[in-house]
Amino acid sequence: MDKVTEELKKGLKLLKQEWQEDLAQYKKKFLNTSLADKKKEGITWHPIQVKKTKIGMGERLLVEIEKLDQSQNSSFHSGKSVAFFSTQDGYASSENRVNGVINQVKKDSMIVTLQADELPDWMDSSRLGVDLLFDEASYREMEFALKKVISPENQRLKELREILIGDRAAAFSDLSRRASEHLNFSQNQACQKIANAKDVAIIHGPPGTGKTTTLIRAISEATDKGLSVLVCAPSNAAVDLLVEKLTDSGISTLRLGHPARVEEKILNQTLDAKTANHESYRDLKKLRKDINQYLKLAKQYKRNFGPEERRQRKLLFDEVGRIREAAKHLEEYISFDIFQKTQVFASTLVGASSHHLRGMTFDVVFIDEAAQGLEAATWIPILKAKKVVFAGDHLQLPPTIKSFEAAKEGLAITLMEKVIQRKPLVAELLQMQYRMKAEIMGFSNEYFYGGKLLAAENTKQHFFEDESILEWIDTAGAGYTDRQEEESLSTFNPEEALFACKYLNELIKRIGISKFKENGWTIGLIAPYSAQVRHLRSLIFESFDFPNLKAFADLITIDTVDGFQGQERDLMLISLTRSNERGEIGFLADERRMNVAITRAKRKLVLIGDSSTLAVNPFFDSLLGYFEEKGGYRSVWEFLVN
Ligand SMILES: Nc1ncnc2c1ncn2[C@@H]1O[C@H](COP(=O)(O)OP(=O)(O)OP(=O)(O)O)[C@@H](O)[C@H]1O
Repeated sequence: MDKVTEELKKGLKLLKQEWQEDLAQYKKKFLNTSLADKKKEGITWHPIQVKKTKIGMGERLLVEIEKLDQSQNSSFHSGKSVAFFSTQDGYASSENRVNGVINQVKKDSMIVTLQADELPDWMDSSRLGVDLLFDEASYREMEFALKKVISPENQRLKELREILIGDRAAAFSDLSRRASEHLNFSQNQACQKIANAKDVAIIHGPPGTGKTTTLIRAISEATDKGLSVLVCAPSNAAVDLLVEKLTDSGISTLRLGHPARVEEKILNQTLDAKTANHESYRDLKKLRKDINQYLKLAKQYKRNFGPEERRQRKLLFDEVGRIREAAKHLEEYISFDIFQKTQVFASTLVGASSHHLRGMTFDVVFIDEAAQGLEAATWIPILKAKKVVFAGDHLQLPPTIKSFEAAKEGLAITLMEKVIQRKPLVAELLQMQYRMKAEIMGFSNEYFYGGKLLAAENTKQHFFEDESILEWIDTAGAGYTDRQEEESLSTFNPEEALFACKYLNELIKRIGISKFKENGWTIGLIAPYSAQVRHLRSLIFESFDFPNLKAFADLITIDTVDGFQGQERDLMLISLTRSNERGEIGFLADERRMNVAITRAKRKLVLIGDSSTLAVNPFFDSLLGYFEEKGGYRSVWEFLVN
């Protein structure tokens, strides 16, 4: 077996391991679990009641349901698949289940697109509930794609797999392109590389370097040349962001995917919406109406059944069949027409397996946030590619993996990371950074990016008057101790959380509450652990101890590092949480996660953490050294004494 096939087969094995682990974790939560426990886990809402139903885009049935027990937890998110059930006597069988996809979740209600034409009768029952489902289909598509790459049937795929992960060199032409005045030097270099690449190119975009701006420009240059383009990203949110920017740039984009998974703002770019706006849609609607009318007539013959009625009924059914055929052709024509007018197709990585794209190939497939997609998922759009362009940063968060073993064996290494390491010349690093004041960027620049980044001119204005840019407030010796939340096993540190809130409260007062409001300056509070996030949220939003902060609720975001990827805030505080005598720092040791955390701030970055626990780790030791060198080191004792 050749080396590439061997590597791909190992990838397939790891994917199956991950699939099993994911399913096992799901089953552990679900099967043999009482309704009460499922409610506690937040994977079932019960009881619920149907508040409203309506017909949405693409004539799909939407139901809005309400949670009656409002104290319940919730792990429901938009885009997830769910199943409704009833616990009422006589309805509790498995036949009485209907699936759907969540459009929107609010605190006590959600809107679901139902996979049914009408609301089943049993959904009127009083003891209705809704379960979260396991997403098996994505794994199947990933498995299918990997198998295709292992035994490629088409010549181009055979070549691409050897170029991307094998020994074959990537080819480039040497035509020169006119530089865009809207792009900086390295952004133009990246677009030049993409234009010249015959097989693959990579935009390596560190935080705040205009990766999206460059990508949109490269896509627009490709469509100007008349090339067919598919744009993908691992998550629905990332695809939606791109579609929004492409549409703003005047590029006609078709967003493929279930409308329930698409943001409200870009629903107009979906096939359903474009079909509904098509000039022939009225005819299609008329045909559908006729079908319903004939069906209704045919059903009237149910009771009295003589030969004449039978003949009449058959005629009606024949007519329905004929109209259905006509409607199908018209629908196909509408889709064909929409596809003809589309310059760019957009979907998630897994969504690229959509039947709408069956048999299609694309001159260029662009994959954004490629450093966050599992390798198997990334191959799905590449099956349709003549050339592939990755954009992302493999030095920020990798994809989330459930199986510890599979991650250790290499499942977390993305295809983009493999290519950038094996074929460094296909990548172009964006070097000009527009977000952070130079001091904030400094550590990450040296540690992760070989000192190649530059802070753009605009960042010179990124500061708060009379405030230092960097602060590490060392909690060593203060007796703060991290502990584990019993239910979630996540870590929190209540004393540190309390200190962080007090400190932030004072800081905002010092800079000037009115200035924050006037300038719309934003504030972020990061904690690496969800338990610490919950703790901080409850201190700020639910207690009355910090009225200044509470009054700022719409300017303050409190979240984990993962929740902040891709975002920025003017002022950023990080509660590092870990403080123990064992020097245990858990997943804080993941440097790429920390890279994301320390590169979100524009004007000021404050770290709150225990040096005696953290600096045992070489990364934190260097980071602390950097803060000291910049005059940003302070001890918590300075604040406790006052
Ligand atoms: N050539 C440029 N000249 C001036 N400003 C630019 C340039 N390129 C990007 N920017 C600005 O930098 C900011 C970040 O740009 P963009 O959203 O494209 O970055 P990104 O790299 O995708 O961000 P992220 O860190 O989220 O990945 C935006 O405010 C954008 O206007």
